[in-house]
Amino acid sequence: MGEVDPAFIQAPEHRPNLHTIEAKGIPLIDLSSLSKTNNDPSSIEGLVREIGSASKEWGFFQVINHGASIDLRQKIETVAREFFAQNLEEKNKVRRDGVQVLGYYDTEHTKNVRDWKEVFDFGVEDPILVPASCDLNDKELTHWFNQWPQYPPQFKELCEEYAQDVLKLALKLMELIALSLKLPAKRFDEFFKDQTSFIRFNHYPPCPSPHLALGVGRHKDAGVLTILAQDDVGGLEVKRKSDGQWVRVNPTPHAYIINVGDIIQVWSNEAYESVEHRVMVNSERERFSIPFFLNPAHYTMVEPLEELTNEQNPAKYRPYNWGNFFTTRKRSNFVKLDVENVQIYHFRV
Ligand SMILES: O=C(O)CCC(=O)C(=O)O
Ligand SMILES: [Fe+2]
Repeated sequence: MGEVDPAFIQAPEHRPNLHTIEAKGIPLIDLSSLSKTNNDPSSIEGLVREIGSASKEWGFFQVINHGASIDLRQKIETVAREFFAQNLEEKNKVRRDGVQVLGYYDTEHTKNVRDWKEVFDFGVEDPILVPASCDLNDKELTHWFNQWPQYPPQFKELCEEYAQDVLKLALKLMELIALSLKLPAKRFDEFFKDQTSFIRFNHYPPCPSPHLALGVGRHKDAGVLTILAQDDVGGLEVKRKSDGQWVRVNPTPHAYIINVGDIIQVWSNEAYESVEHRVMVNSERERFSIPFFLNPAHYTMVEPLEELTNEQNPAKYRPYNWGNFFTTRKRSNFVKLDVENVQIYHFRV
């Protein structure tokens, strides 16, 4: 990527402010009590309260002493760098297209503006099972297979090991979120049996015009929960719920950044909200990040949980099919849309 092509340029109101304030307020939650207590519910009460208020007030928090392997994370960051450092011809050998949806890609758009980044996606399950078309009446299913590069060696094995390690953390966090909503700890487990979760390696090269373009334009994550590893460069910004200001999430060594996705917003009937975020780039340093997107099975009908609704608090959303929502979103990466992409508020009562 050289000079900034017009496709990357954000509308003036969405351009980044290069002097954004740092978000001191984003809660930093220490999960070490989880490993000490053998999950005795009474001893994790404080933690559950912290997770609940962070999800409610911010929709974003960071976790430390999370139990996921630091060593594995360093290894995965190294192979991601090595993969992206190859020439385009090599990377294109695992390029994704309308049929092979997973793999390498460098022309992603968010809200129809091109993102200043390149990505590599792989499924936690291989293959991922999804509807074959965006037509709700079409019951045919299709498989999305992972595409693995030859180089660097061990890439596939490390990716698979990392996926299982972070999946454990994701499910643990879902237990804490369930408890914070006064639900049984395992309430959400059933949704992940045939999960459509995937992991993305993001590479944001230095950008000659960081005041005009974004690494990822403002968006909300459509799935359940995102577990993000960012390097030490920084650039992630979150729209603070209390005042709508963009604030920076500064890197904390070895921490994971967690954010509530649209599906938790719906399941919790808006007790928790999915928050808008975006990524700034800079002219000097490249940046790498690795989000794990926890997603349910394609056949999941997403709707407010029965236990969390009643006559005083009726369901705020009509049920929608996750597989259909997900494939419609993925398809829009290939077809530049003139209309707005599918959003959860389309199902708002
Ligand atoms: O790179 C980041 O810090 C966040 C990326 C992100 O929001 C996404 O890929 O959905
Ligand atoms: Fe995101």
